[in-house]
Amino acid sequence: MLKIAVPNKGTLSETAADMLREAGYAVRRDPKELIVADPRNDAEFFYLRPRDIATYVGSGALDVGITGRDLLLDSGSAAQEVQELDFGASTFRFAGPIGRFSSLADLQGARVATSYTGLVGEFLAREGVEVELIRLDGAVESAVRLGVADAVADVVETGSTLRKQGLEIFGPVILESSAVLITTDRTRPGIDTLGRRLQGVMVAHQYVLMDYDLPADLIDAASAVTPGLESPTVSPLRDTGWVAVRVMVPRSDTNQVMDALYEIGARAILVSPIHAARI
Ligand SMILES: Nc1ncnc2c1ncn2[C@@H]1O[C@H](COP(=O)(O)OP(=O)(O)OP(=O)(O)O)[C@@H](O)[C@H]1O
Ligand SMILES: O=P(O)(O)OC[C@H]1O[C@H](OP(=O)(O)OP(=O)(O)O)[C@H](O)[C@@H]1O
Ligand SMILES: [Mg+2]
Repeated sequence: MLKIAVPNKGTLSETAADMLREAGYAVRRDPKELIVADPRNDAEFFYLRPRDIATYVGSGALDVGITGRDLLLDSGSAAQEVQELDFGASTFRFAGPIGRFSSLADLQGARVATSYTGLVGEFLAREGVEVELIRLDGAVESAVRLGVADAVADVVETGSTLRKQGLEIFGPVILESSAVLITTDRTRPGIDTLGRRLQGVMVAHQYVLMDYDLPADLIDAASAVTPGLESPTVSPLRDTGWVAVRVMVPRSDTNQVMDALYEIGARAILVSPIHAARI
């Protein structure tokens, strides 16, 4: 039985549950449910605070979990990344009042507010900069205005929270984060399957299936535009001067690829979604 930790709240929770549902696992219907049994998949899901997930997985109490890379590193847990998941992307940065700091060295001796003291403390120790870390639970951008800190270190997605508080980022990127699958033992039965299923969900989101008809002598030009993951499937048509091509195309390129194929001479270009994939 694989015991899996899933974020119960916060930015990562909804997408994590959606991915698991699409990957064929049981998910909770009631947000108050904390444990969901999934006997069909020989799995059990534990809904936990994202910040605590690395601790549970690192201790060996749970086999595998979904959390943020920044939360994993902040926790100091023994758990490690199995694979990156394509959501929850953010950057971890320093920020201060506009014009006040320009480089990391300017932070020497300053008070820095953050919810991620483990992550930030380790980064600064590596860089040889000494600061006073002020640990806050959230809304750390307010700490400067309220005089509790001189600078902050926090998750930045769009940057709009910082800007509204009159802050600007400075210094190096502390971390590029995203949601990740973590474990202490990748050999545990079921982890490979979970990883492959989640990978399949990501592929189904990132790609579409494209079918088109093409004069047979244009296949090299068309293959250069749609190389596919391995190689396009080319099938004969009744009219021997033409072939049918089926290929996976990155979803974000769909219209540019259709335009380019049409220019080359492809016709009947059809696009379909991928519901599930095992690559
Ligand atoms: N805009 C964002 N704000 C906060 N966290 C984000 C954002 N985008 C991605 N994340 C990631 O989500 C994780 C933080 O989730 P967590 O649930 O702890 O905080 P939260 O979403 O801010 O919720 P809370 O209301 O409890 O503060 C981190 O891995 C972080 O990098
Ligand atoms: O760059 P942005 O797009 O503005 O997003 C980043 C902000 O969003 C999160 O705050 P959240 O709303 O989760 O509040 P919190 O600080 O209390 O966690 C995060 O802590 C940053 O403050
Ligand atoms: Mg938050």
